[in-house]
Amino acid sequence: MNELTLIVTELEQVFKRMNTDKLTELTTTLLESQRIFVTGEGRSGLMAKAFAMRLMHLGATVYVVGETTTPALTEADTLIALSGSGETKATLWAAQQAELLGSTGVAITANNDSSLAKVAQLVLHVPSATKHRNQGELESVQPLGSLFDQSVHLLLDAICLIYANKIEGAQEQAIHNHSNLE
Ligand SMILES: O=C([C@H](O)CO)[C@H](O)[C@H](O)COP(=O)(O)O
Repeated sequence: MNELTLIVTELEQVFKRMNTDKLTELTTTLLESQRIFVTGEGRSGLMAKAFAMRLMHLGATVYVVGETTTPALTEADTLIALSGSGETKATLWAAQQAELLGSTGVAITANNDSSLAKVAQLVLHVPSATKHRNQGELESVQPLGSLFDQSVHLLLDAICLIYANKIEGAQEQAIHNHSNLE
């Protein structure tokens, strides 16, 4: 098997083990939310930013935690926290703040028993390998949390597709909102 086939096979193993109803549930939460905030550290943060950009194209009001123009979180908002381990301090702290503020907290994590999963109202469990290679995690030939990052990226794209299918003229909207300064 070549490397590309290995990666695709690993991704299939993750998706086979997932509860895909959660994707629709999460999309409904996003559509009902006034504003969407995303957070995550390192590679998880990069996946969060990619998701934020796609949602912006689809017309959502979306912010990345920690960016200069990100306003205060309120109870009308949803915070999506991405963390393979579910224990990264900055991500967990933001999720705890969301709980205190009465916002809707969503965790996307490989660890259903993590502190992040416990604090969130909605958990999207991604049963992949993480950088820690904890007991019970799927095996992966890829280093660190690559399998988690890839899985999350595709899952979030599936959510964008469900989201797009629920709004009128999604493609036109996305073209309209796409940067014209590049
Ligand atoms: O950047 C990351 C990677 O493992 C290093 O290559 C992680 O995304 C970052 O460390 C955050 O970890 P998690 O919160 O457990 O996703």
